[in-house]
Amino acid sequence: MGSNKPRDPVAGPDAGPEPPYPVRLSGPVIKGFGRGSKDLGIPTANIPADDLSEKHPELTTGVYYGVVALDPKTYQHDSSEGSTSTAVVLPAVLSIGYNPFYKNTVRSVEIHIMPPLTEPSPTAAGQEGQTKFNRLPDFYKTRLNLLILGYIRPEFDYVSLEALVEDIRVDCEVARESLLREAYKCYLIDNGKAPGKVSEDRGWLVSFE
Ligand SMILES: Cc1cc2nc3c(=O)[nH]c(=O)nc-3n(C[C@H](O)[C@H](O)[C@H](O)COP(=O)(O)O)c2cc1C
Ligand SMILES: Nc1ncnc2c1ncn2[C@@H]1O[C@H](COP(=O)(O)OP(=O)(O)O)[C@@H](O)[C@H]1O
Ligand SMILES: [Mg+2]
Repeated sequence: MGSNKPRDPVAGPDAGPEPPYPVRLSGPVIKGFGRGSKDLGIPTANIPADDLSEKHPELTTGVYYGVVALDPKTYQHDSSEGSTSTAVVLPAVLSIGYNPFYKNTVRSVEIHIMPPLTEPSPTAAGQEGQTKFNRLPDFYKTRLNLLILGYIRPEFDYVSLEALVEDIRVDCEVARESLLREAYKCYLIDNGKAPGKVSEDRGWLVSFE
């Protein structure tokens, strides 16, 4: 069951991602079980998990935070102009595992994309019962690149759907606060001053051939 302990406001070292992070994942957005939006009110973009154990044995089941980019050839963000524009990088929180609350038999990778950190958080505390999670126009089949920057917690089973939703709400806040730190913000906002390795990872993130 989900633990009752108070949650830490951030996850991972302040100095920036430590090995094995950042971990690069990529794939087309596929259909899941259709529960994210319908049951939870939390859409999650699912990408294939078939070769995960082979390619990324370091990724244990659990909840992580990171940054994502969607292929601008097939996904047009509000602020992008024309199909040749660079991909927009957005904060994300994700789960890798069997969703113990639903007892899935196959592992899934499910990514919830959050609004830019410059916008107010829709999942901030004090709005329980009326939290509205971020929702974009559907982008099934679009290629998604993801840099996992840190680990938040293991997956749990829950006594109720409400308890699961509340923990995911807190995950969004933990991811947000974690990414607001300088050593992580540079993956989201290109200020031209990021260390070489960060620019390299960011370059990979926004490249779609
Ligand atoms: C940040 C985050 C944390 C999650 N944590 C859990 C968890 O601890 N236990 C669980 O059973 N499912 C967890 N989930 C998965 C949800 O149950 C899942 O997104 C939902 O079943 C939707 O699945 P679908 O994409 O197949 O429709 C989490 C999802 C996200 C985005
Ligand atoms: N903020 C968001 N994060 C992730 N996916 C989103 C978001 N907003 C809309 N979507 C869309 O919703 C879909 C996921 O909804 P979901 O109910 O989890 O369905 P499925 O079970 O097919 O994954 C994504 O594939 C994407 O097209
Ligand atoms: Mg989903």
